[in-house]
Amino acid sequence: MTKGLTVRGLSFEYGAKKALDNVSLEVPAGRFCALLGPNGAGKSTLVSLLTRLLVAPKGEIEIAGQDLRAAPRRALAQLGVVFQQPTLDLSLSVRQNLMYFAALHGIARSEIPGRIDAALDRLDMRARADEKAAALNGGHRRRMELARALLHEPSVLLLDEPTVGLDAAARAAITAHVHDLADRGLCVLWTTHLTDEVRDDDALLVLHRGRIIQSGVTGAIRGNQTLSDWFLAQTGAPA
Ligand SMILES: Nc1ncnc2c1ncn2[C@@H]1O[C@H](COP(=O)(O)OP(=O)(O)OP(=O)(O)O)[C@@H](O)[C@H]1O
Repeated sequence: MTKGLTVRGLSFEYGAKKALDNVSLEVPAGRFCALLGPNGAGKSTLVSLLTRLLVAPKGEIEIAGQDLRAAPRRALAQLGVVFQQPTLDLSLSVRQNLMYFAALHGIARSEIPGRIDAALDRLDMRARADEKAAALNGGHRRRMELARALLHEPSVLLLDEPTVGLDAAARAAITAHVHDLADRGLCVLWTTHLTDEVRDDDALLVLHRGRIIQSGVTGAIRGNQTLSDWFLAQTGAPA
């Protein structure tokens, strides 16, 4: 059974507005896939469908081999998500935020401390475990959300423009962390409109006006152009 993410023939409309049109994609385990699209391309709609905040009338989604429509609990149990907007309780400590989430996922009480320490270690955040989330800077808050998304040991990690609002150093750190997670076997889908977050050996999908218009390995498909120039030529949008 695949540990990756598969989408087939996904379409979605808001009333008369077509937001996604027959989108198909495949991201295997151990791959970092950047979904690059300008504003309004349909990235957030796709994220909402993958997380079941919206349900598509047409198309299939499989998360680690589990069909999201037929077996939503099993499918969502394999998905870790970092949403675009922060979703932390700032009055709780880092550890308390993670404990609450672990309990929501039904992780056994005896396992929770070990899982939290392991997740924080992966993100170099263990030393901050007892600080209030409010005391962390934006980059560390994002790292904490990433640690939280990994607590239930998902096979697939979905991040929706996760660097919005971060400074350059924090953006680079979080981008590097997530690449490292993919190198260790996670399937990663990272949505962005920023070309400098994408590496040449990443898988790349370009979403434009609800359709996947390009896919391949970034370095190969951009050719001799910078990714930014290539993307602009594809979509007419500055990166
Ligand atoms: N609730 C809604 N009702 C009607 N149209 C919507 C709604 N949400 C999104 N749309 C439209 O659907 C299209 C895709 O929007 P979506 O938010 O998925 O794009 P996006 O790539 O996430 O953009 P951004 O980078 O600006 O967040 C856009 O044309 C948008 O205007």
